[in-house]
Amino acid sequence: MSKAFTAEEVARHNKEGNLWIVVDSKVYDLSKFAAMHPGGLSVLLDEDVAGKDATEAFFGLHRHEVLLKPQFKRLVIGTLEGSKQTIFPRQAGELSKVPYAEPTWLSSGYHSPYFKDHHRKFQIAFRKFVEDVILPDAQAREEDGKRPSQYVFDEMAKLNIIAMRMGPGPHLKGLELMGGIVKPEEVDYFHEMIMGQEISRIHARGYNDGLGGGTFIGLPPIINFGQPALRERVAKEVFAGKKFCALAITEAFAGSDVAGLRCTAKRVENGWILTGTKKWITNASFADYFTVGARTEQGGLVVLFVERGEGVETKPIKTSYSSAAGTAYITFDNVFVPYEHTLGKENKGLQVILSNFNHERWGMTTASIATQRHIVEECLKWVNQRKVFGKPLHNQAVIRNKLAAMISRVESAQAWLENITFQMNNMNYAQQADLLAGPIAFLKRYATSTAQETAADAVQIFGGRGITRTGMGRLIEHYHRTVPFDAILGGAEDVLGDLGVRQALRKMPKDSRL
Ligand code: HEM
Repeated sequence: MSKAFTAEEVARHNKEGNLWIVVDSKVYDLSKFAAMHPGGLSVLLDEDVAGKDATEAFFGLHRHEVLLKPQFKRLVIGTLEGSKQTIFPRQAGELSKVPYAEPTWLSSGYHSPYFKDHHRKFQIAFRKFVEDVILPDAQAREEDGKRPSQYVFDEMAKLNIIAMRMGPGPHLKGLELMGGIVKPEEVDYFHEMIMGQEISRIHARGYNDGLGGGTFIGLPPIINFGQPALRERVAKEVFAGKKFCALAITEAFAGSDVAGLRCTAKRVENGWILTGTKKWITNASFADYFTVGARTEQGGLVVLFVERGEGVETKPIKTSYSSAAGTAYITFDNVFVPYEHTLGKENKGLQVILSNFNHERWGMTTASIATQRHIVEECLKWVNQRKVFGKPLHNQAVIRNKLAAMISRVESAQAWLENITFQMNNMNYAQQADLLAGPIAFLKRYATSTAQETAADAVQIFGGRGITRTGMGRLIEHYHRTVPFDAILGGAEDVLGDLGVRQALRKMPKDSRL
């Protein structure tokens, strides 16, 4: 591998069956591989490629990751004498040096009032964990549609990451977090924001939801409204990565209209009989526990903790993202639920359901903004390396204009997110519910609508590659296909906008006049 070849020596290997090329100072022997090359043999036999330094041609057509695959690394037989490697991939855990690829608090030379040393240490350790442990499984499962592998949950549980993903709170007391990098009493919503933003770098939207999306929204009502014995048991099992939750509110009959639920809970001796259906329930395919909203005979709502068992059936739903998310249709057929599994009070279920929404929407928004930023990075890299009419793509003013809009959108969304997260850290639960429901609804609506604009712009910038599942534009294709999930789950954009404005109108001072 360390053998150095002169350019003349390389040039002699320029035919079918005897074919060398140079990419970024490394000499590749493609003699055998050429016939299997996905881009065909003829392109490799081109006189500007065969026996030549083909670095520019290579990076115009392939992602760097191609060279890092073991089967292609093996093709390297030495280096080109007098040349040096100039392209170094970002190592797992490292920050990107591409402008705007990181939020300002992670960008060299910039400052932030919000983040402390333990946030920074945590971010470094967490990104490395995501890229070493989660990313490889995410890419594989997003493709084959299987649920996230158990070993990933086991590794997360060892560092108490599953517990940390529920945010700050008494559930963290006494736990060693991320190998001791952060103390339970230090954990705040910025740590949770960091987790949401770092995990979204896996670019596997279905898998991301599979990796505890159901627990993130299904467990809080159990912890906050369940009886002590129930909540302790369930939290322990879930934090250990052994059991999984799903929040079962939405129905085919009622989406954002929670008051329209038709699933019924009938009081019987010692409990309830639950009957009805639920649709689009994340993680339901493999969940052990369901947090279910149902209508009582009095017409109110009740939330019940239901274990998978007799009368509970789940049927996968094929959505436009991966079935790694475990999205399913659920039928409850005369399921007996013990009375002590009631979460909160009878007929006060709406409060339990609504109590979850702000945190859920904020969590989704953190991830959505980070993925949007990653797309900006992809576009900046692409316009820089892609040549059209002999010049880099960024030579076109129309492309620079699209990038300006993309960068402005993601920067404004992140700044707003950090402000809201800071407010959450300084408000108790009741204050958050009172003062942040509107802003969080607006932020989510803004983040997901700008995400869709950025997805559309990115496809235009990448052209055909932006609608192709493999190769240079694979992240763009994935983003463009899955971006509507953020805009629908947790409340559709129009509903959220309406909610925010209504809240503002309720708070209008009676004496306000122009
Ligand atoms: C180390 C050398 C090379 C390796 C290991 C390699 C490998 C690959 C792989 C894995 C793909 C599939 C693309 C993907 O889905 O990512 C591909 C596609 C392709 N390759 Fe290469 N390649 C090499 C060099 C080259 C060179 C020097 C050219 C020169 C022009 C070339 C031209 C192409 C083309 C035209 C495609 C199809 C691209 C597309 O579908 O957009 N390859 N190559």
